[in-house]
Amino acid sequence: MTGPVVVGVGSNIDPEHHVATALEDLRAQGLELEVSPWYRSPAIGLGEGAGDFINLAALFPWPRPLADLKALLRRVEEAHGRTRLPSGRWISRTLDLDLLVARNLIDPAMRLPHPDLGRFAHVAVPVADLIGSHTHPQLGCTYAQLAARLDASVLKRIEVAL
Ligand SMILES: Nc1ncnc2c1ncn2[C@@H]1O[C@H](COP(=O)(O)OP(=O)(O)OP(=O)(O)O)[C@@H](O)[C@H]1O
Ligand SMILES: Nc1nc2c(c(=O)[nH]1)N=C(CO)CN2
Repeated sequence: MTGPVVVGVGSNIDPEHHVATALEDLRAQGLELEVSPWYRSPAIGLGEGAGDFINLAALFPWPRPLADLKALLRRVEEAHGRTRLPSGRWISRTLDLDLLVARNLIDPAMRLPHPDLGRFAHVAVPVADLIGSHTHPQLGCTYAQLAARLDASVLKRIEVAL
């Protein structure tokens, strides 16, 4: 599949470091990233004591199969020491890289467009910053309209000196 993709980036363990270096890692692969603003928000669903997340989204052209991109994202997560529990239980993470949108593709098995776009402002808002005027291929609304339905009051935009 050729075309633009959007990847969500999140971290709640040393998040400034992991998010900044994850973007460097992706750029080092030759990817020309357009990056949304960065947002800080309390961790959802990880219990008391979990650190705040930083979330953002990155848009870039991907000319190869999506399976190759998924594998690349997984490798970068692992290089950042991302751990997963065998139970699949949600835990704090050094780095989460999620493929959220791939052009107009609808593929439920690949979770495209990603269902979290309709659930969480920390996912939908940075995507809307990048492709807000594009139409969600399943829902028929724009990504900006989708983000506007969610409570974004918990998101604090943070200034980054790059
Ligand atoms: N705290 C949470 N509350 C609600 N849903 C959650 C929470 N944490 C994770 N999920 C859901 O579970 C999915 C997978 O969780 P997680 O990100 O921990 O796994 P993963 O190994 O990174 O999987 P993938 O990379 O395929 O998304 C998330 O995309 C989200 O839809
Ligand atoms: N604020 C915020 N909370 C979360 C996030 C995230 O990216 N941001 N990711 C999770 C697991 O995917 C669980 N909770």
